[in-house]
Amino acid sequence: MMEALSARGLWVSRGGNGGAASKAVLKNVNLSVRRGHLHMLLGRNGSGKSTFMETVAGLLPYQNGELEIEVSPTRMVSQNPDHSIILPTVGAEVAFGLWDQALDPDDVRERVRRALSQVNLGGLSEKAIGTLSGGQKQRLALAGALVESPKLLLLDEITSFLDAENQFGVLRTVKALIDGDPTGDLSALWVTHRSEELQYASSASLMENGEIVGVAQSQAEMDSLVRQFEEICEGQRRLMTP
Ligand SMILES: Nc1ncnc2c1ncn2[C@@H]1O[C@H](COP(=O)(O)OP(=O)(O)OP(=O)(O)O)[C@@H](O)[C@H]1O
Repeated sequence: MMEALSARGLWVSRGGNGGAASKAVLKNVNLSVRRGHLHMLLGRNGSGKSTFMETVAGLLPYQNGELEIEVSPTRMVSQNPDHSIILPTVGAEVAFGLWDQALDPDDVRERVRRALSQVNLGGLSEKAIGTLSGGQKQRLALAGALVESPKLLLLDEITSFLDAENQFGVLRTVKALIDGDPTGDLSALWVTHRSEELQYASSASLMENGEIVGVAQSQAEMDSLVRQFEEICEGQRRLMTP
């Protein structure tokens, strides 16, 4: 199987506990992430990107269609690292992901060291989390996922709260992780509303109003997907302007 993740004809409703007030938020979504790809899911706020991510992560049920995740483990990193970080120091936070694996302490230390160096936080194991910058915290959250040797990373707008320098720093780190993975099997689904990030994507999908309205299978097709997105945003701005 070439795919890490494949959704076909996926329908997801939210709200109203499935009753009369629930509404279809994802409508017939087809989306595949190939192994070894950094696949970006681009869309405006409210288009349904997070709903798709939560469904893939198994946090939301789907009502129709098929969802196959062909690799494991899968690890998710969310927008705000402050929501997931719980321990006082960098090293302890990363090691937390391994607590249930009955590893010996040297092994844990080595894995934590490796995960931190993969995100350019090497040597900061003893640092207090309160002293980290926003960009460092998001890298730490990424290390917390990487320490578990995931095959699929689910990254939900992880650059939202970062300035441009850190935004591209984190993005380049993820790209380098995928390109440098010795098995060639590490993949990521990267959710974003920032079209400038697509220059780093291997492939991308455009979501609008809960539907996939465009796909780019390579960088060569990325410009026209970005233009399509900009036209959607422009159309929306015209609608909102009296
Ligand atoms: N808990 C919920 N209950 C009911 N409806 C919801 C819930 N969460 C989201 N929705 C609705 O689902 C739709 C898609 O939201 P979703 O958060 O998936 O979009 P998004 O593209 O990720 O947007 P954002 O970038 O703002 O997070 C929106 O219309 C939203 O109002």
